[in-house]
Amino acid sequence: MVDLRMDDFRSSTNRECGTKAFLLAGEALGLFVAHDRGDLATVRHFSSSVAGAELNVAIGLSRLGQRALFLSKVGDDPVGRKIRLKLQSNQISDKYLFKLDNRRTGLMMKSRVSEGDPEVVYWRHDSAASTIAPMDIREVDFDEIKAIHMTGILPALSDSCLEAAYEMVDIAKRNNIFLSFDPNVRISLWKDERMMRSRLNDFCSKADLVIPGRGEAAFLSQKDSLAAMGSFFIKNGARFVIIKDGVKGAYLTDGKHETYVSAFIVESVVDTVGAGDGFAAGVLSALAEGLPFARALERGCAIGAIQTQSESDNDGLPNSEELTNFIESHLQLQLREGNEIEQN
Ligand SMILES: Nc1ncnc2c1ncn2[C@@H]1O[C@H](COP(=O)(O)OP(=O)(O)OP(=O)(O)O)[C@@H](O)[C@H]1O
Ligand SMILES: O=C(O)C(=O)C[C@H](O)[C@H](O)CO
Repeated sequence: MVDLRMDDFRSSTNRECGTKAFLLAGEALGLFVAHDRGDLATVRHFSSSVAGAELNVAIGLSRLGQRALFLSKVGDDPVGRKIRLKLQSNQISDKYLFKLDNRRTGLMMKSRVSEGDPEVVYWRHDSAASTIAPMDIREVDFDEIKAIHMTGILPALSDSCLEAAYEMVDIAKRNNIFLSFDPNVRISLWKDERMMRSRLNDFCSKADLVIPGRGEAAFLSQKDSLAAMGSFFIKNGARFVIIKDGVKGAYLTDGKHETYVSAFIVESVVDTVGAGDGFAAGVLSALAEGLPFARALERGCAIGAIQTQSESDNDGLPNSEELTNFIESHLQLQLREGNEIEQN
């Protein structure tokens, strides 16, 4: 396995970078998860929590000991308060969580399914977070930022959010801040599919690290093998590409080397949503600790697998001890299975 390292992503052993933070900007939503399977229209009971790709990654990073800053806007309503409490209970500063009097916080509902991805429905048009604009990004003290993780959801929310996303990219480039990008394709949030593909590919081309899911990579590149998808993003300008391959694992390339890390085996999958965000938190925290890419992918796969066992989009995200326990117990499970196969 190729032992790639990201030399310029300064490790947390470097005193200055150790105290710096990851920045995540995007929309946090109230989440209602169905208790019962079936059509959302007929479900009577839901549990309420909060969701949002960038929030999920921020929580994942913070639980693993990284400093994370989350920038967003919420309404003056219970869901906005719930999001603020969520940040506080996860040791994430709320200094960039701006409260608006004239907008509501967005909401989403998620169905419960026996297999495959659940149905997700949003109430977020004209939400508080849809008014995020470049001037909000300029509120951030970028001297305290070591890396920015962006997703393709923020640029989809509104014209001002699109501009805010480009503002973050420009600031990252000007200040030599590491930028990772998960395209998080959400067709329902865009006006037009062709425009969505071209915008998302533009963001991918500007990132140091692109982290699409396999289906997303195929859609954006119009290629069908992992190698061809990877080289598409590298040729477009990304430096590293990690393609999340669901139940199988994840693939990495820098255009010269490639490697594949297998997924962990889990007995039951409750809900796949959020696995990709958990994966990103795992990879990014490992890189920030100065670990090689192979270890970073392993950590990403472990957290992705853990996340599939939780109905919430972020409640299952592990702290370091839970992560270590999972990796140890599940590696043993794989070894035991391997041994049994050898003995047969
Ligand atoms: N059923 C599963 N069993 C074990 N590990 C899984 C499973 N599903 C996902 N994972 C792990 O989580 C990682 C991310 O999952 P996936 O490939 O579904 O990402 P994604 O498409 O970005 O997901 P989403 O956008 O729904 O959060 C995978 O690379 C894998 O390591
Ligand atoms: O789908 C979205 O817009 C969200 O941000 C909600 C979920 O938490 C997210 O998709 C998980 O990746």
